[in-house]
Amino acid sequence: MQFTLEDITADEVERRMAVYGPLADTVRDLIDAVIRTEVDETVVTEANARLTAVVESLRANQIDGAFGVRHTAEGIGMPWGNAVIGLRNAIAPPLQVLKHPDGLVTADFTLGAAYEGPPGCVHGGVCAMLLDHVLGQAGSADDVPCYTGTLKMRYLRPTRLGPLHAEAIITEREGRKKIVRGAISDADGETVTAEGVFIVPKDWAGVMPESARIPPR
Ligand SMILES: CCCCCCCCCCCCCC(=O)SCCNC(=O)CCNC(=O)[C@H](O)C(C)(C)COP(=O)(O)OP(=O)(O)OC[C@H]1O[C@@H](n2cnc3c(N)ncnc32)[C@H](O)[C@@H]1OP(=O)(O)O
Repeated sequence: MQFTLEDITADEVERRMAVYGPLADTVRDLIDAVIRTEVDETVVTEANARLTAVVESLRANQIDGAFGVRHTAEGIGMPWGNAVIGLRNAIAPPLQVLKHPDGLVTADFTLGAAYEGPPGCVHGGVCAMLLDHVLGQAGSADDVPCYTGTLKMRYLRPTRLGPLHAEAIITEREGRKKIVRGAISDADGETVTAEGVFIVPKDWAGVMPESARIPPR
């Protein structure tokens, strides 16, 4: 498990974000449209044929395997395949995680039909995935990366699909372990809380080079 240096300028990062971000946004919109469409089935069949051609055009030149977590020499993170924040990943909402000076990390986001579990509500596994990430980024907010060791969730009440907020902060440290707590909230307050033990890998300096120690935006 290694972070990858991609030696490009900040301007080139911005340029690529402007190309791939809108593509993923359109695919995200497509996912929602596929779930909710009520058009005639012939239109559905035609749409599938057109989309199959689009997929084929994109597959004409591909990397092997997953995107990886790339960073520039200046420390700009490009975790663009990430399931929660990935710019190029249409499955990711994507969360824009903000890091505050006191170590708190926060994200405001909206979950639609693609994240449903119980009727009209967010799937419990999606809540766990988002909190795993937000707690993980809070755990790494001191620029010392850590992996989820144990994650405990408490589902207080159903989380309705719609606008939501998540936040997390390190509350305790013990050797390589960091205890991180956080929650997802809607307009009426917390719906899910989480507590995790996040562990700094023994060889973390080898896993993550100095130049990569700026968390992705
Ligand atoms: C380009 C820039 C990008 C930047 C991105 C940054 C943001 C990214 C954020 C994304 C975030 C997304 C998050 C993700 O998706 S992270 C992905 C999901 N997590 C994993 O895949 C982790 C897999 N597990 C491991 O790699 C190892 O087991 C780890 C590293 C966790 C520990 O293996 P290690 O060999 O190091 O452990 P040790 O035996 O020396 O024990 C050390 C201490 O830890 C205690 N312990 C051990 N295991 C557990 C456990 N499971 N629960 C609680 N405690 C545990 C143990 O008792 C001991 O404590 P003590 O006895 O000393 O008190």
